[in-house]
Amino acid sequence: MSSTTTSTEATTLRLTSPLPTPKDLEALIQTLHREITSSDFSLPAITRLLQSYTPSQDDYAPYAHFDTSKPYTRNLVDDGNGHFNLMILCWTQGKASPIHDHAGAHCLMKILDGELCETQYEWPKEDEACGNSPMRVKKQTVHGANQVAYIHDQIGLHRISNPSSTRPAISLHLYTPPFDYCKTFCESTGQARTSGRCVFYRDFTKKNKQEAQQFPLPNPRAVPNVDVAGAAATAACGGQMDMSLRSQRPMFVPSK
Ligand SMILES: N[C@@H](CS(=O)O)C(=O)O
Ligand SMILES: [Fe+2]
Repeated sequence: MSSTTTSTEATTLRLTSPLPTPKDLEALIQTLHREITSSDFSLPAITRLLQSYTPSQDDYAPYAHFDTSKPYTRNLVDDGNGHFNLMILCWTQGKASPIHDHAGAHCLMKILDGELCETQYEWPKEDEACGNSPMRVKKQTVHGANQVAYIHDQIGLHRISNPSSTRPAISLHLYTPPFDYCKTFCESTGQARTSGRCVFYRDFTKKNKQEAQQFPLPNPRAVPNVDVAGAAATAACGGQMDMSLRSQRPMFVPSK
């Protein structure tokens, strides 16, 4: 009998074999590196992998950098060698992201702490592109600790909000392929615009220790790679865009 495994068999094996339960965030990252090396990866297996990860505060605290002046703070945990971005997002009480797409990427979100409400919307129809029809809600789900949610542009658009007025929330996001820009939408008119460059803070203590030692920083846990002041630019149609500025100058310019 031939021992050759065809690529179809290999894919099937990957679809059916559960990945080992990660003992910590580092183990999760290692498995993601092994499993996501192209667009040909097993979404069910990766979803189960994220579900099986039991977060501990020790694991994610180094990345849980909050800028409470913003609706939410994006922190890069790992850049997946260019194949994915793993991020920890910290959600200010009562705040929300704008309605947005995901630039064709798969997006998995696991709640690490608190709860997050996801409102999914339908894409505006082509004849609504001029932007005069309110956006249609498809569904609304409150995700509790440890739950994993998935969205892709083929499913629709979404907005995430922290429904609590007192408690921050923290989530782990996996995007593959990584993306720098997405579209945001005005809820009342459906009008779309391109976001500024999606930015994030980087954790220098874990990933770039030497660099952090060379450049001591006021906050040893995380530093923004830009001045994010411009990130609070208020979107033209309500909500604030918090995905902006990876370059040295503000790039988020509301369309009107
Ligand atoms: N996709 C958003 C977070 S969320 O609102 O889903 C981001 O990457 O900033
Ligand atoms: Fe999103």
